Amino acid sequence: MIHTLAITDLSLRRGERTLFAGLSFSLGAGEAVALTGANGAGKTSLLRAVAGFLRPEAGEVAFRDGDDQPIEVDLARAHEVHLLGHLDGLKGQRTARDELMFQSQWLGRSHHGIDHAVETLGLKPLLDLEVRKLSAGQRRRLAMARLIGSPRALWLLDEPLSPLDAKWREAVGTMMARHLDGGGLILAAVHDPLPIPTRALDLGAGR
Ligand SMILES: Nc1ncnc2c1ncn2[C@@H]1O[C@H](COP(=O)(O)OP(=O)(O)OP(=O)(O)O)[C@@H](O)[C@H]1O
Repeated sequence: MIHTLAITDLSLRRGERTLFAGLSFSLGAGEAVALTGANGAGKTSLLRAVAGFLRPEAGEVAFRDGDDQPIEVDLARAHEVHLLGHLDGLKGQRTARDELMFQSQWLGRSHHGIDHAVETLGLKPLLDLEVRKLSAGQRRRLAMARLIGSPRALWLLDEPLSPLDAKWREAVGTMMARHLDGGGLILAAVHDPLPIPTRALDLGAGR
């Protein structure tokens, strides 16, 4: 299981622009880092680079286990990392129930895991609705089902709370705290503080 995420001397470039260079930090089991910075500073890009969807211009993303041994990067990304983007990645024509079934097949999730996610995220009244008919907050809760239904150590979250109301912000805060208590790691791009203890990492001004 991933115990440490270590970023060393990372530089990311989009088009003609270097978003940041020489970025180093590490995140350990039970810790959350709140990634802040202006619009365009590179928060989403950093999450995508950690997940392996964006190739850095320089530097390294590495994962280590509890014995401080390296975990093969592709294996770690395939089995131990969840990236939850702000676009959610849900299919509009599916019902919420079909979306959960699809997630479960794709991620190898148990029925117990689905039931737990449905309960925790209050999805029961939404199950027969098509995803395109869900509100932004309801969609986000559905997208989050994979986090608890299919446990993975590292959660990469892009503005996870932004569409949620106060009740669900609190519930998701509790979900995050439980994940950290169980030795999980969270790297979250945010504009507002998270309702859990975090270390801050600021990417600065953007443009
Ligand atoms: N596919 C792309 N091709 C070229 N440039 C891109 C692409 N995606 C993003 N960018 C640029 O990279 C920069 C960083 O974008 P990114 O989405 O990482 O910022 P962010 O910090 O997450 O911003 P926000 O707070 O607005 O979500 C922006 O200037 C953006 O225009």
